[in-house]
Amino acid sequence: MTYHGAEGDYTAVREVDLTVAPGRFVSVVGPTGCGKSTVLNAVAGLREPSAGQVLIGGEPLRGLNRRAGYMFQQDALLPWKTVVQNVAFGLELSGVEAERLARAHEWVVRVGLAGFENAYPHQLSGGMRKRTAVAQTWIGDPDILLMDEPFGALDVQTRQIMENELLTLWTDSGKTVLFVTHDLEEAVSLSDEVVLLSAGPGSGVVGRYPVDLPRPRDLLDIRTTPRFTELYGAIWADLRNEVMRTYERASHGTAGAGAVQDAG
Ligand SMILES: Nc1ncnc2c1ncn2[C@@H]1O[C@H](COP(=O)(O)OP(=O)(O)OP(=O)(O)O)[C@@H](O)[C@H]1O
Repeated sequence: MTYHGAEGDYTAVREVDLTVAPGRFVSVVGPTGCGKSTVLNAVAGLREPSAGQVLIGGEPLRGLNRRAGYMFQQDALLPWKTVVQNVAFGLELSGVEAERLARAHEWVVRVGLAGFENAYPHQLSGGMRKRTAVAQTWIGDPDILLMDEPFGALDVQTRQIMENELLTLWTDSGKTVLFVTHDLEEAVSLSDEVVLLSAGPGSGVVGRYPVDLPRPRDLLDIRTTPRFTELYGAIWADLRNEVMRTYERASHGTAGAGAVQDAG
């Protein structure tokens, strides 16, 4: 994926050969700026790859990925709409208004916001806004969930609660999740597999790590288990190398042709 800018072209990711089986929860980690969001945007159809292609269910993706729901770090709640109206907005704008609101109401209850249906986003805590955003994404029943640091802005406790609730929703849903995070702990605790991208530019997949922690998982406890520590340590050893390479390139200003060659 190459970006064209005033100061020249920049190839963010080059060798991303990644297949995700339906129903899997896969996290993508890597050093800052390596291209995690770029990959997610390509799968969402928000950006077309400069080379190669995205296949969804074996079919080449053209335009927006209609089978996917997208959740960003910054939620996209409309400030002038109430909780229930924001959730209903997650449904295609077709359909009878009363039916859309009834379904939205069910989702508001399901994400633990009963009683706040008529509140506006500015009246909600960060966690409550996130619950609204989760309902807004899930109400459309997408097969694929693309999540880009969805809980990054939350405090640690709220984040763990939201992660637990995400897993509860996802369990038995059959939905495929592609989850981008800076946080390796979050990646290991949630996922079936962690995918590591190399330092950019021209980054690619340098490691795939199956996570064999039993499910259902209680995320409030899982981080203290020996197997978690073992998996985390193994992935961190490789991630650390990529983080160091990113720092070295930044400090020596060598993020150029040599770096692309390395990634090849
Ligand atoms: N629209 C754009 N135009 C030019 N360069 C871009 C554009 N979007 C991203 N980039 C560059 O591409 C690289 C990858 O960006 P991307 O946001 O995908 O990385 P990331 O791994 O998600 O970053 P972070 O971990 O910091 O969130 C970065 O060097 C970024 O500066």
